[in-house]
Amino acid sequence: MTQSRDAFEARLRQIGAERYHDLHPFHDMLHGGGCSPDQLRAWVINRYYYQQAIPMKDAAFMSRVSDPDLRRKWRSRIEDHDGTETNEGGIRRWLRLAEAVGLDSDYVASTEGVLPATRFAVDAYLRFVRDKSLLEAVAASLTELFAPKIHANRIAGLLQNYDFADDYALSYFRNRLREAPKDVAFGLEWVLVHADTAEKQDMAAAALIFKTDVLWAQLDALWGAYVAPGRIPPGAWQPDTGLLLAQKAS
Ligand SMILES: O=C(O)c1cc(C(=O)O)c2c(n1)C(=O)C(=O)c1cc(C(=O)O)[nH]c1-2
Repeated sequence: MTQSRDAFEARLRQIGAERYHDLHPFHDMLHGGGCSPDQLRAWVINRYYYQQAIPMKDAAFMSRVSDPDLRRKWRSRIEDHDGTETNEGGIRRWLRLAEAVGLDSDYVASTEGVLPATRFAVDAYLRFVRDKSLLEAVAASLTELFAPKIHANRIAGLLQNYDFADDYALSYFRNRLREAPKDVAFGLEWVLVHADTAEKQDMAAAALIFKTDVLWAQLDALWGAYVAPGRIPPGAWQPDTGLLLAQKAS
């Protein structure tokens, strides 16, 4: 049976409450000050792979949209990450964070050393958006409903617990707090309107679950390689590599 708008929205929010990656133990460790400098670096390197894929994902989405109004609404997402004449954009801000934790930003941008499972998970998100229905693609982006809370916790936790953290290094997250609400308000409304049968509601919910898995799998990979048991896969980043020159000398 088709759920009412409110019941369907509550179902989507429940998926976040049960499965969003804010529940992953890596985030407790990161925000609580428990990460070593190398664990911070591993997170920044791997998470960059997600960041750089987001605008490609959004471009893949837009390439399939025939409605100019929907494309106009969507395209600011690409600008938020890639930047404009007046806004340096999220990818550059992420590289600022990389330098603040002692990494060479060219190394991070090369995406060498990204964990295989991170690559597989992120690439799967790109393929999902390329191949599935527009409804599933928009629904998958709705994990961002749950992101402002984790970004606010991250800003507070990093500022409190790590010497490297300051407003400059963390500007990525502050900007997302400003940018994400307009995206999710639009995306949520679009999904609530377009998921107008029980079957489409099920497809949208499954897409959101898929996306929570994409995020969770990345943190599991990070944990296995750099926390416990600490088994770094062949070819993945090794501590003491990819560092800023100043960092190497000190
Ligand atoms: O730090 C986070 O936990 C987090 C999560 C997510 C997310 O839920 O997918 C995004 C972001 N950050 C983010 O910064 C971002 O730009 C973003 C775009 C998207 C998307 O699927 O279109 N998710 C996310």
